[in-house]
Amino acid sequence: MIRAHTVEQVREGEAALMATLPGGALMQRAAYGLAHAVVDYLGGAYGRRVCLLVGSGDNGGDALYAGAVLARRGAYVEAWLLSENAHPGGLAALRQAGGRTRGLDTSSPSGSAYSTSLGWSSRERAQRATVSRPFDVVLDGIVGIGGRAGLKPEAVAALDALAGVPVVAVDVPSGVDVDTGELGDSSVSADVTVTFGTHKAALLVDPAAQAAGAVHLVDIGLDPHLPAAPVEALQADDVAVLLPTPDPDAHKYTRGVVGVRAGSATYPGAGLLSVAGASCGLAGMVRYVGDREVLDLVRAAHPEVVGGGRVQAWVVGSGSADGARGTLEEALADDVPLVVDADALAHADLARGCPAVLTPHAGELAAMVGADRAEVEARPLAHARAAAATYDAVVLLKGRRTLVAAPDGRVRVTMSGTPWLATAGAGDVLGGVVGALLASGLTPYDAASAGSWLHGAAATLASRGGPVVAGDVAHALPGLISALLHP
Ligand SMILES: NC(=O)C1=CN([C@@H]2O[C@H](COP(=O)(O)OP(=O)(O)OC[C@H]3O[C@@H](n4cnc5c(N)ncnc54)[C@H](OP(=O)(O)O)[C@@H]3O)[C@@H](O)[C@H]2O)[C@@H](O)CC1
Ligand SMILES: Nc1ncnc2c1ncn2[C@@H]1O[C@H](COP(=O)(O)OP(=O)(O)O)[C@@H](O)[C@H]1O
Ligand SMILES: [K+]
Repeated sequence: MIRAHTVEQVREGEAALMATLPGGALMQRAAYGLAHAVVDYLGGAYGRRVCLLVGSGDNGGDALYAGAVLARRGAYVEAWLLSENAHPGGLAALRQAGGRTRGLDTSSPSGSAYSTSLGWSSRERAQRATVSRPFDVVLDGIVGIGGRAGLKPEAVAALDALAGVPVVAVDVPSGVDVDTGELGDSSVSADVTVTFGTHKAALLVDPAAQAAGAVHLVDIGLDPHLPAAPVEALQADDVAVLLPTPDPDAHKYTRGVVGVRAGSATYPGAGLLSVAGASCGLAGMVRYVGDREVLDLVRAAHPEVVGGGRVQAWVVGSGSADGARGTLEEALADDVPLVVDADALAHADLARGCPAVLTPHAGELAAMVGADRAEVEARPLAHARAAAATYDAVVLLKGRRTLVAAPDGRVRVTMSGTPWLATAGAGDVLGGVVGALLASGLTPYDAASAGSWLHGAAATLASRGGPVVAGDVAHALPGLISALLHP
């Protein structure tokens, strides 16, 4: 499991850990981990050119100490100090190791540290102009978990001057909101983020997760001092533990029956694809209830699928068009867990408080809560949590990093998948998989998060780096599940 803790939780854990250690030990652990990650990234240290962007807090301190390690290993290290209050111990260590520092122009006529675009003195500007070789990497030590969203103008100017140089962010990309994963007006876009002790929501949740690039966690001994994490991401071994497997004396009904009420004469494919997802093999039987013509198509494609009867979970709404409300009401009458998808989401209030998984994409969630799609995409974590609380149901908000939010505020992020999965009908397959897991007895939260992980991993397997159609994703599921159960 990848766990993401809040800034407050990290601060409390850090205080408890620091009480057991000599002063400065944690920052040293962080800095060594960071320096080693940078060496890995660059393929060495000797002769490499490293620029540090250093803010006023301990995040800048980490960058300075790591810079000292790199300088001792033969790198040319130059620290651009964006504040007059850079970490004194870190500064001394860098200078002692032979690193250079450049600061803001505090002697400018206006007296303002930020009186020029970057605030450099004319002597420093002249020196910079003579540096013809670009840097190999920039370490973003502007702000860490103490930062507010957005960057100050001098940080923006420094990043502009370094455009095109790969960025390794220290702990988090500066300028993002650490606990919500939202972006400020400006923020760092990193190739790699080296984070300390635990993940933070901004490293898992979009849009900030996109700005973090590849995330590398450095163990600084914080784990035993951390409580349960409010945001987490299932990994393959977590999903394997959740997967329902048949008991030796199982029969199809003990494994659970999933029913699909999706598709219509206008959209028969939605019914077919929902059934394809539900037929992943995790439930004992699949039933289909819908238009005769769709039923015939379903039976032709999936001869094992049967008609109406008792089920342990329903999948409702995809391609249901005008019939969505009636279909949802019929499913609700059975009083079993259900997946509410697509057209049925407009009537999701009928399912309030039921054991349900609502599966909107950003546009559908926006319509449900009366917001703009762009607003949901800018603040997906907040919107998924708010909708889960409002509907008293699990909300699975689809996207690059799908979020599964429980009414109590817990969130799981789906890290599997590929952009090739952004293809018509993929959501129908997902609804079917989640329905099969609900029917097998998983809670809505586990069914939604494990189903979403399987769906993403199946897409990656089917895609092999190229295009997929929704049916390919469904076909890849049984093989993926076998591989998870027998690694
Ligand atoms: N916790 C741990 O386990 C460990 C933590 N460690 C490290 O410590 C880091 C946290 O350090 P920290 O607390 O000193 O805060 P940090 O983020 O450096 O800066 C905050 C200062 O920046 C300023 N500022 C705020 N927003 C800004 C903005 N948008 N743009 C520009 N400036 C902004 C603001 O000052 P102000 O502007 O208000 O004067 C504020 O005081 C953490 O991320 C990790 O790297 C590791 O060393 C060891 C283990
Ligand atoms: N950029 C992306 N990267 C990875 N997965 C994506 C991306 N965009 C969308 N997806 C996934 O693709 C699926 C699309 O589903 P959906 O929007 O419901 O499509 P449809 O309604 O056509 O079935 C969702 O599972 C979503 O999480
Ligand atoms: K940073």
